[in-house]
Amino acid sequence: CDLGLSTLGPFSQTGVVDYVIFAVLLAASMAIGLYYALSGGRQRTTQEFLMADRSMHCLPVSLSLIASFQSAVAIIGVPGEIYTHGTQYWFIGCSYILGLLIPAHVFIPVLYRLRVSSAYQYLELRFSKAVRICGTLTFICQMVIYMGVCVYTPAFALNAVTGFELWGTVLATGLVCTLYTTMGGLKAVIWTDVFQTVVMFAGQLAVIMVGVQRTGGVSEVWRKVWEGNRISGLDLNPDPTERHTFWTLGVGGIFLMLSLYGVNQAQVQRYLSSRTEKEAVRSCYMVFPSLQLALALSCVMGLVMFARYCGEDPSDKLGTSSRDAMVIYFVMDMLQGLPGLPGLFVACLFSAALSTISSAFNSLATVTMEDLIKPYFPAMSESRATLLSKALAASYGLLCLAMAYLTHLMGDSVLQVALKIFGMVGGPILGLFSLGMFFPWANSTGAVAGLGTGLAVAFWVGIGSIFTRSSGARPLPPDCTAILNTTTAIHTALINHLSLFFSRPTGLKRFYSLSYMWYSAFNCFTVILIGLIISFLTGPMKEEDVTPGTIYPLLGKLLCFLPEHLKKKLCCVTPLGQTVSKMMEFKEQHMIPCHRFKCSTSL
Ligand SMILES: O=C(O)CCCC[C@@H]1SC[C@@H]2NC(=O)N[C@@H]21
Ligand code: NA
Repeated sequence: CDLGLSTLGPFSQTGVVDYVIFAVLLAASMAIGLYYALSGGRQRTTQEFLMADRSMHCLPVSLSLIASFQSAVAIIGVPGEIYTHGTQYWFIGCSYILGLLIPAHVFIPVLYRLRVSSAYQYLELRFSKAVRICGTLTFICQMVIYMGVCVYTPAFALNAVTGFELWGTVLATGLVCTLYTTMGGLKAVIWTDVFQTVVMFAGQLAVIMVGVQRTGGVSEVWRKVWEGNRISGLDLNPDPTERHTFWTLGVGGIFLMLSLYGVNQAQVQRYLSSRTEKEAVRSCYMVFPSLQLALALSCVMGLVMFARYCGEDPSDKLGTSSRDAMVIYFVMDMLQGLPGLPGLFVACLFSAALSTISSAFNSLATVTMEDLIKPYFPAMSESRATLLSKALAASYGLLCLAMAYLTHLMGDSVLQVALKIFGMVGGPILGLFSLGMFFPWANSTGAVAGLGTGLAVAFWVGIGSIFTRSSGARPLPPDCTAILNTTTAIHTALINHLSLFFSRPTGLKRFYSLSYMWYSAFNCFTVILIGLIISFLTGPMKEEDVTPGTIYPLLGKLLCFLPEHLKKKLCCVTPLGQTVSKMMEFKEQHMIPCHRFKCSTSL
């Protein structure tokens, strides 16, 4: 386990070719943005700028779906997680099955048939304008904070290890991204996502191959990893305060995935930009293999890194105790002296960041336009609306740079910060949509009360957990050589267990120690529970008052084995299929303007 690494000067080991590769990435992204600014409808309408003319094929959409929530945070944070705690995190892959099937067969059909541009228009159709505004503002908060983390992560990590200029990088990334997003709209964002996802996979693959080869081959890596007990078994511990177990990752992770791939505007916009509903469902299915590959690459990278350093803590050489910076240290150590590869990895890091930030910019501009501006300026001309959308994308870009600085102050591992944001903010939004889609009795008062309570509780737990510094994040013993002898191993395990048992938090502290992987599920259920209670207290909605097409007949689907007449009596909710005719007559009765329901034959 040698750590005789020379401290890496600012890219001193790598030649001009690495800068060239990094510059090529930025230039290629700009070129795609420029191409879509000058081709097609030349981004003159919001339908094109924000919805890509609803003409996209499932392949680019699926790669863009992954790129949106696979950023430098995963590429840097996951290897650091595996290095410190073992491969338990890999079980999050089990959550991708239901985490993608439910969006494909529940959220996409409902949202696609309503032909909305913003996911939050659903909330107005189902509840009221007030609920829509609350949903939109919550989403904006979530994405602005998350964007800050995504811009900051690669720049900070590179600066920590290679002395790479920190704020210059943040500025370059933010500006390039703002430019091509503002010029080329969703089409440019989707196609740059495709290009950047390929670069992301290539960079990680290169590091793994060179790393394995330099650490003595696959068998040597496996031996060291096995002896360093980094291969975690199936941990079925039901304790919800245990940070990572099969339950927190495999089940808690489902709710995290639903909040991202089911109701997050960035993803919903991609589903809605597909040419048909079938294409949208297909793109959701196609996400599964690529997401598993992305997860596998980042986990294997962590294992190779462990085999190389055997759990040693080089933070003294690094000058920072952050595991995230260590990943860059490892990469630069592996790739130094191989011209072009450090540049490829830097390009991979920024590709991951750019593809996420551009998706965030574009979705933020969309919801601001569709939910906060258009309803109050219905007479605004297309050209002005598109111009305003571009101005919004640019202003969000600058706001995200400010958020990057805020991340500087957070201190936690970036992966934990990102996952906590999704749990604390994404969870309540998932609860709001679930309340609307699965519970016909829910009304607007209940929805607003539920969301408010959910967010309050989420921040209470989230902030509380920072102060209690829950004991969950206990790193594994670093020993890499063969375990001295079994008695020592058992003795160590026993001490760990007993100390945990005696120090087990009780009452409120236990509440604060809830694993952050349960935040999404916990907050989602809080919103639904409070939402239903308030709805029943203030007079539940009747079936006929609910806008057709906004309810997913959950009961009907679950009881699908029952004979039709029994089902009708039981759940008295019209199956999704018959909703169209009801939508038409509802439109007639309530004289809802035609554009709302796209009442043309296309339905
Ligand atoms: O990479 C990021 O920016 C955020 C960290 C990963 C977010 C979640 S984890 C489960 C799902 N799989 C992904 O690739 N991203 C999301
Ligand atoms: Na990304």
